[in-house]
Amino acid sequence: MGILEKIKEIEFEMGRTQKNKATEYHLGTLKAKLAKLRTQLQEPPKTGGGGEGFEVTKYGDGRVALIGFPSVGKSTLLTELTGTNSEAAGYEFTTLTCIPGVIHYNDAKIQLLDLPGIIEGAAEGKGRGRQVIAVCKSADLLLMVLDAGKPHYHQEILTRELEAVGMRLNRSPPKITFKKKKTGGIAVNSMLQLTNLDDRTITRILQEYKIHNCDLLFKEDSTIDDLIDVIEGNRRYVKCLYVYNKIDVCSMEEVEEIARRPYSIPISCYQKLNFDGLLKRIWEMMGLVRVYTKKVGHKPDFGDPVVLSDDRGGTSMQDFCERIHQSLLREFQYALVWGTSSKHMPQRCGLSHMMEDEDVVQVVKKKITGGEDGKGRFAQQAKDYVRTVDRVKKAALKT
Ligand SMILES: Nc1nc2c(ncn2[C@@H]2O[C@H](COP(=O)(O)OP(=O)(O)OP(=O)(O)O)[C@@H](O)[C@H]2O)c(=O)[nH]1
Ligand SMILES: [K+]
Ligand SMILES: [Mg+2]
Repeated sequence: MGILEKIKEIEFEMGRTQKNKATEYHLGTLKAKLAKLRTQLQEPPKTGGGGEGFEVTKYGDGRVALIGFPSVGKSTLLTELTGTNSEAAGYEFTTLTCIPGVIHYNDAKIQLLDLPGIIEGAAEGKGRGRQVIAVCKSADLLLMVLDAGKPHYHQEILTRELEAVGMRLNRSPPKITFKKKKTGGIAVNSMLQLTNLDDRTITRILQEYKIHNCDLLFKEDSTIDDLIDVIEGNRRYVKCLYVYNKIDVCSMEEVEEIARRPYSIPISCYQKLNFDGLLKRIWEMMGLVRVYTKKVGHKPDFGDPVVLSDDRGGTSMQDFCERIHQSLLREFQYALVWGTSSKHMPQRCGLSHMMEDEDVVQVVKKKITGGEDGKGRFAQQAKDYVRTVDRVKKAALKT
């Protein structure tokens, strides 16, 4: 039996299993089996060849991907927001590959990716599902484009497809600590009463994964699905904004109703409605942190910020220094910070200081003299020199 048939069989079995305390452990086993099969399905085919991925180099301060059913207006939106032309037309599957563009907003550059339409069954490899999903997993934010004139359940279908390939939209990882061990058996602890999981179910799920030694600590009232997500360990927690396009075909009441839904925004590419609102929401959800640098005795450089984010290496002072140059980290003594992250104007901060959007930073470097500790500038230069000579020698030996 193929993987797909096995999945169908388990889904059927789950469908006819009544949900109650007595069947919980059985449901746990079925869900674990299903999760394992779905993970198997995601593995690249062993035989060579197999559909090629969309290779697009990362660019700018963050990556946003457009995902949606065919002909909802993804390409039209890319063209509107980035000025890069992506062909749009009234027939489905106009776009066949990944088309990158760049949004310039708040002095930051955000890469926007147009993608082929996705269909139900994409998770099982239908259409170009596999490639589209791979790109989505590489994004810092998803824009799920929906046709405002079509039924609301389209959002649910698409969300289910993404869930099936291990993506979790607008959720944070379950608060469960899970450590596999070599010996010692299974130790289960919880910081509160679990109302969705009993010992028998937990044991059955661990058995299904052939885990006989581990520490498990529940820090919240977790579910079967939470436990499986933590064991699988390959889930991607991604932010998603639901963009309802074509509101030019909707009534005012419908538009208001969409605007009230969580993480949802109504727009119209035809009438260029609410692009400002969309860009603002994209910005908020990406959580980008612009840091402006300032040299002693000069005004801050407000033209070209260093843009940090949690998705790209973090937002601490150390992350900021590393982004400028590794050597800055070596020379760093302290930094003066002006902005919402500082208590005083300026505040003297160390490497662990967390930066906030629009902070201004002036790094004060150590005064480096010869130094017997071998950390001085000259000692460093000497080391760098030796390293270069070594590299040249090695290269010469190879040729
Ligand atoms: N009424 C209306 N139609 C729109 C709007 N935006 C796009 N369209 C139309 O919707 C159709 C599909 O647009 P595309 O941009 O090709 O859609 P897509 O999602 O990229 O489609 P595929 O690449 O085939 O998946 C085209 O006929 C567009 O002109 C809008 O705001 N309102
Ligand atoms: K189209
Ligand atoms: Mg398109």
